[in-house]
Amino acid sequence: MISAKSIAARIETLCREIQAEFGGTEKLVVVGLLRGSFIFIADLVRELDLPVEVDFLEASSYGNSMKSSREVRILKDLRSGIEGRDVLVVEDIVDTGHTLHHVTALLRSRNPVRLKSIALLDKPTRREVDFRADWIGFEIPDEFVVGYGIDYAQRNRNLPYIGKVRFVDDVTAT
Ligand SMILES: O=P(O)(O)OC[C@H]1O[C@H](OP(=O)(O)OP(=O)(O)O)[C@H](O)[C@@H]1O
Ligand SMILES: Nc1nc2[nH]cnc2c(=O)[nH]1
Repeated sequence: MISAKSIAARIETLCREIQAEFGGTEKLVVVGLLRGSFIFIADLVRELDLPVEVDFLEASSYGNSMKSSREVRILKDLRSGIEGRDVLVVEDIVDTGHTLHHVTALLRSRNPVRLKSIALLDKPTRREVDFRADWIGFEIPDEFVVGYGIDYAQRNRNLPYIGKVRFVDDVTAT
């Protein structure tokens, strides 16, 4: 669906925009939501020409299922406090919106100075709660996708591109 080359080009553009927003910040806290964002955040911070601190939070609402439980559980919290800091939350995909809606509300309650969010992929037609990330890499149709960090039942995270799952006898990404 989206090639590795297109992803890299889009990240360059997004990073120029993020730099324009956060230029002058002492140290931006870039928060990756595990596990799906691990490749995106790695590419993003290497392209960002800003002082950054990297932290991770693990949230889960899907488990191994294809359906959101709508109940977002925090499985691993941040190492550092974010009060008085500039924070960028990095997510792989916004689908129903429950995950980022819940996580940004939680982080906002910790009183950061600025809290922004970025998602590589957005499926706006699937939204169940009103949420929009500040930056979006690509809007995609309602397809179940894998690759570039995103899994189906813990498989296919290591594909360098985004593929849609073809449901035949076996799980195969195209
Ligand atoms: O907008 P939503 O409907 O909430 O869906 C988006 C979330 O779903 C996936 O997480 P998952 O729970 O599968 O965990 P993972 O990141 O560890 O794969 C994905 O990585 C997002 O975090
Ligand atoms: N793997 C995967 N996880 C998701 N979580 C929410 N939407 C998706 C999707 O399209 N693919």
